Amino acid sequence: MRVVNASQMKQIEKNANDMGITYYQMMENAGMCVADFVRKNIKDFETKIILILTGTGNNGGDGFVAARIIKKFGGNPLIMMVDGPPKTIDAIKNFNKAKDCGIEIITFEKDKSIPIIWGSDAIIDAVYGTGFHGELNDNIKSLFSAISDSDAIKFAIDIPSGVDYSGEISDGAFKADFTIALDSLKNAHMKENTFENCGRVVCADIGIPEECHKI
Ligand SMILES: NC(=O)C1=CN([C@@H]2O[C@H](COP(=O)(O)OP(=O)(O)OC[C@H]3O[C@@H](n4cnc5c(N)ncnc54)[C@H](O)[C@@H]3O)[C@@H](O)[C@H]2O)[C@@H](O)CC1
Ligand SMILES: [K+]
Repeated sequence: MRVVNASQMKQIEKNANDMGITYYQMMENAGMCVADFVRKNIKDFETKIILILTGTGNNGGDGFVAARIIKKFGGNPLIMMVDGPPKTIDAIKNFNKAKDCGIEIITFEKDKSIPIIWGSDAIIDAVYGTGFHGELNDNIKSLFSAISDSDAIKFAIDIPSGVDYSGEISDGAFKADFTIALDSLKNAHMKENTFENCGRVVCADIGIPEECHKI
């Protein structure tokens, strides 16, 4: 199994982009892999409410794609933006596509949003990925704390939010049952102390050709 650090992953993605597999296409592939994994790991998928938590970066972009494809598969996605609207070009494009296909998109509001957590059968964490560093803010910590107490099955895209690339865990980090690592495992997935946050880690092929990994 391939394990990479932050700068190696950036280089791999750049190599793919230079070969014509655009960052936008990689995001589409990532969202597809997540939607497919979620569909296969939820019993009676079509009857379940799947809450997708999105952040402002490309991890959130993966979440917007996953929501759209979950809907295409016949599922019931609901998007909650927990850190404001998307800021990167590709995430904005996918936010618009999710909106255009009729998915409800709401904004996290402390206290008001907690009943939505209790009503969700599955939760996908697309708040922060490899771009996270530092500490989680108190609102997000309280959200993740409520999620930890819920019975929903929990998925994290790439890295659980609040765990940084190297495996440093900030207070209140997301605790997933499954983490869908994109393309390669990162150092964080290999650390014993992140097990409680990552749960079972699977690695998704997001269409990056083998030769792009020669760095
Ligand atoms: N670059 C690429 O080619 C691809 C990236 N992908 C996804 O993109 C992710 C990385 O995306 P980004 O680099 O946009 O980063 P993220 O989406 O992980 O997060 C970046 C955002 O989080 C904010 N942030 C970081 N630490 C914070 C803190 N402590 N408190 C509050 N806000 C904080 C940053 O200011 C920034 O707005 C990957 O994990 C993966 O999920 C995939 O779409 C596949 C392709
Ligand atoms: K995440």
